[in-house]
Amino acid sequence: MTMALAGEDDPFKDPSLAGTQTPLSQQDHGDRVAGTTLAVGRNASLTLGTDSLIVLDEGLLETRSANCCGISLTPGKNKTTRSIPFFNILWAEHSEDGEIVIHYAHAESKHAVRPAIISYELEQKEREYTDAWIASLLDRAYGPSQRRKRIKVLVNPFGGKGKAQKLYHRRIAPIFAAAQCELDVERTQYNGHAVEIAQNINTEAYDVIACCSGDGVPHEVFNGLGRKDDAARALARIAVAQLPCGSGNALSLNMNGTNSPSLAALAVVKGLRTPLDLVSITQGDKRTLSFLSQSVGIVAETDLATEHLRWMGSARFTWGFFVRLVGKTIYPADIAAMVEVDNKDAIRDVYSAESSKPPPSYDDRPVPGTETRLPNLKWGTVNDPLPSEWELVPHDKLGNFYAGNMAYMSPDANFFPASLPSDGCIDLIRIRGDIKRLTAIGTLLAIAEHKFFDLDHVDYQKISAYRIIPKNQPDGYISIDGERVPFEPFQAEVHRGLGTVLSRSGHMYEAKGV
Ligand SMILES: Nc1ncnc2c1ncn2[C@@H]1O[C@H](COP(=O)(O)OP(=O)(O)OP(=O)(O)O)[C@@H](O)[C@H]1O
Repeated sequence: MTMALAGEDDPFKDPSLAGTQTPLSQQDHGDRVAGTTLAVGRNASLTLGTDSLIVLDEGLLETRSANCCGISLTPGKNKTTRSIPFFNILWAEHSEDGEIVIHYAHAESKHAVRPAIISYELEQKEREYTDAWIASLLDRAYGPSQRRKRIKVLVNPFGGKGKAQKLYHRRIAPIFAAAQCELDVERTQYNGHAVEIAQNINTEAYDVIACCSGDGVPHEVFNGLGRKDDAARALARIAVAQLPCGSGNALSLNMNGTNSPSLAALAVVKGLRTPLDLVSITQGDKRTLSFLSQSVGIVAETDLATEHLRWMGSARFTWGFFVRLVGKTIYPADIAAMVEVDNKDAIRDVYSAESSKPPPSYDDRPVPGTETRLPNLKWGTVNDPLPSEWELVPHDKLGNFYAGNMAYMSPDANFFPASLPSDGCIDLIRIRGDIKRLTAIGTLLAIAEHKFFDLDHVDYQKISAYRIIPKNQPDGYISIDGERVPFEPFQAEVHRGLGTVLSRSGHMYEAKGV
């Protein structure tokens, strides 16, 4: 019943197809004719719509089956059609015994998907068109995203209060398998294990390292890749992804736009390679890489010194922040920075210029050679004299020093709405510690209401390097990507697009911008 469905009154007619019914196979696959619609069986068809696969099946009405050909329909609903967004299509194949089998991620709820299958027996005359039609479906389903990614999966068995293993097997692995990804799964055995795994990985053998963990394991993976003899190549070739299974899941929130393991798995399957700025931190004689944030003062202390409040769940951070804000705690330091964009209007312009670009269709960075280690430090280390271009400015009443490379720091905290994955900058927030209590409380509320960026007392700049020297405090907290480091001066330098992640857009974070 080829094309018999596109009648005037047909609810299933896709207006976007009007007048554009050029057989896809003629456009894309030589001279074999297969339209956007594939007839499957006597009373069913599959059509490539604007952004979804449209399934029309008269049989659905008759049977009202809860699981007819893999399609779940609510009994009693008079529907013979349904659409499956191309984004949810995981795979499609033409089996040897003449069936078309389509694997997709079925939305169980707003927060979870699970793999499901539609399969139909093909009529003899449709068989020859099917391969071209499947190729068109997969083109739409994947766009420029790589298919059948080769994924090294790292599972932190202690991540997310010990749930990561179960989440991987129940929610993540089935999606990867249905999408025909090549998987190599390993459990991390001890703290620092992911550094070693990444350091020893064969750069050419994997496309992705996906961490079923919080943000600690991705931090280790970036650092392990950074230690390789071909560090720059490995960081450019292997994308680091997170399947959110920890207590802090910022990487997934920013790149996948979700805290849900199964939705994140789908986002990774469909993710576009995206260059990510990485930040070299030098402290003492150590050089490490940071992908997420550095904080000195209130945020570091709230994050690291409130372990005893874990029972509070996510309220712990808000409470810890509130107590210090109201207490007008100050964290004095001297700071020198290479400022790239120094005011909020100009920052908005930078952000809009990037967000208005079309999504890139490929990763256009040159791939570094096999002997390319980490880039040299343009500004030296924290142990070198302060670069002559920099000026050390005393911040005697500093309350919050927070440098962010991504937007979301936690699900309800889009602290750095203007941040961009590869603008060569880290966004820096500074707030005085002696602001009025009422203003302080307003600041906290403003984060949730997306008004934080605009507050006058929130100093927000884009910088490419800095040095911070805490002073007048015997001890305190410094956090790099959520991990505590010694309370000593450190220096940071951004390397534009040194790392790689997978994102939905290819160039932006999944957070509301400015
Ligand atoms: N088998 C293991 N035993 C002990 N520590 C481990 C193991 N595997 C990984 N780790 C460590 O666990 C730390 C936390 O990892 P994760 O990335 O899951 O972040 P998190 O969100 O901070 O964790 P959590 O959910 O446990 O609070 C990392 O520093 C990592 O080195």
